[in-house]
Amino acid sequence: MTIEACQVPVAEACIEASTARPRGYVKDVLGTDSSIFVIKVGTSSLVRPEHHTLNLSNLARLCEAVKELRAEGHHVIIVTSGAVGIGCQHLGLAAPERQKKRALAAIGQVQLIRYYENFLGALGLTCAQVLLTLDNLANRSQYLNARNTFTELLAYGVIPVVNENDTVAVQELRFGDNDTLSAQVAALVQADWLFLLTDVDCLYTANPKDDPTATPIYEVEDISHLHADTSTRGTQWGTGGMATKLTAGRIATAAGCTMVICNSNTPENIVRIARGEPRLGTKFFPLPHCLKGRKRWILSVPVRGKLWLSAAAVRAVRDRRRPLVASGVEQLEGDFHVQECVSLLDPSGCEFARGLASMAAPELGALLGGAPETHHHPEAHAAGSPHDPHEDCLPCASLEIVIQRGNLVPLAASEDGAASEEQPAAAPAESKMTAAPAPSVKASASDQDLVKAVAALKVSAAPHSGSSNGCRGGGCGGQGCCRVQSKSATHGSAYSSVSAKDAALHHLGNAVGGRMAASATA
Ligand SMILES: N[C@@H](CCC(=O)OP(=O)(O)O)C(=O)O
Repeated sequence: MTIEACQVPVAEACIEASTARPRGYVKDVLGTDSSIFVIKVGTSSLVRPEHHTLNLSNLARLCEAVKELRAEGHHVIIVTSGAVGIGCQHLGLAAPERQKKRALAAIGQVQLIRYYENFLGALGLTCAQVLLTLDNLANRSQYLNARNTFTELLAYGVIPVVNENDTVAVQELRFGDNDTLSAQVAALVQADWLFLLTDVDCLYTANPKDDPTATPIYEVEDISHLHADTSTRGTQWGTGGMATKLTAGRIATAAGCTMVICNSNTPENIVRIARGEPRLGTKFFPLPHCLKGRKRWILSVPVRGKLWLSAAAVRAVRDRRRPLVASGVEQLEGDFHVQECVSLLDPSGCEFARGLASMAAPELGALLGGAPETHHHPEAHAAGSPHDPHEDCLPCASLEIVIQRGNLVPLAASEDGAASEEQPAAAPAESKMTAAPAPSVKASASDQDLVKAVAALKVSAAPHSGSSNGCRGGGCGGQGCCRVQSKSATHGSAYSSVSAKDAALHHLGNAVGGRMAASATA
């Protein structure tokens, strides 16, 4: 893994290079090559913790930034938290009661949207309220309805203001955090940019409030190699943290979107970052492939289980885009049914793909518990597929297909960095301020959150010249680049004042039931 924290000079007044991607359904309907921005603002950025009052200046400057983007012809969707916090503020409560968050959200949402309406309205912009629950996007026809509605709103020049529909969402069908929701929305509309505004400047190697050696990370080419745990809880107001931001990053970058974490106190930086100015936040580059419609939708399906694969199976699935057969599964977790989404993890626990299961958990568990037997991965013998027979010789219980190729969605580039079969880069769009070009990176995936990510990092200041795996945004030209490399054994601390929550990856794992383990080699 290489994550760059580049000490690069500020880019000359440049508009970032246009992306070489198909513009997607929404832009096709809109008939535009302008960029689509999704901007997420968290509770900690909207509600002042000391007084529990609204942070009017942040909100006002956010709306001004939106105005600037609209003036340049770009489309903007805001994903906002704050309903619960503002509900408490409205009732004069010091803190939300856990059982009453739904009611508080109902009270606060009215106030929240009123503020947006006032601030955006004062700038001549119209906003629309969109409240979503997880099942709205998990259901394909509702997903397409939602996409059509967003498209129509953007065609009107309106600013959709999105929040989770906290009032009706039941626990199993919640996004649980707006970081994930914003990434889902970005994937839905095929946004070029997803900005997560929060109360820190960027991603750090450690919590800058606790650790004076904490170093900012400005560019992340391979989010999939970040390792983190979920041990730190979120605040009483919001539910997100850096952990959920990394989850969002995996979804957004897999969907071809550039994601940025930056400070909500300076929303005017959104425009500067999109123009290519470096070191104003952490930029996560999109994966080189571009998912087609149905596979893009699979990113919105709640994850109901996890499958740990053997190294050989990871290579077959990730690098050669083979279907997953039972022989490659070493362990499973969760009580998923047929056609439910499962997360695929490599032997180190990194999530590198998701897919819709062709068999239910009990059925797969029974197969994995079968007699050990050694035989070849069937895909290794596919006509014309070069393979190392040793690599493909898997101890397995079954060759039955667990996930069809068409139901597999990569969250990482293949080891050789090549774009997948999903959809190659197309002709560049001639647009201003479009997303950064897809990087050529090596990546696998992870389903971890931030604390382990920090633990997995080692910082070494070293001169470094820009390369395909090096600095982006102009390159450091050997002027000194703080390179962050993988380190597996040590432990670090959370690096965000927005604490990570233990239930950060709601849709990735929290809905998963009791652990069911079986070894193909046992
Ligand atoms: N939907 C909830 C916020 C959930 C949430 O993710 O909050 P945050 O961690 O502040 O982004 C609300 O409006 O209060």
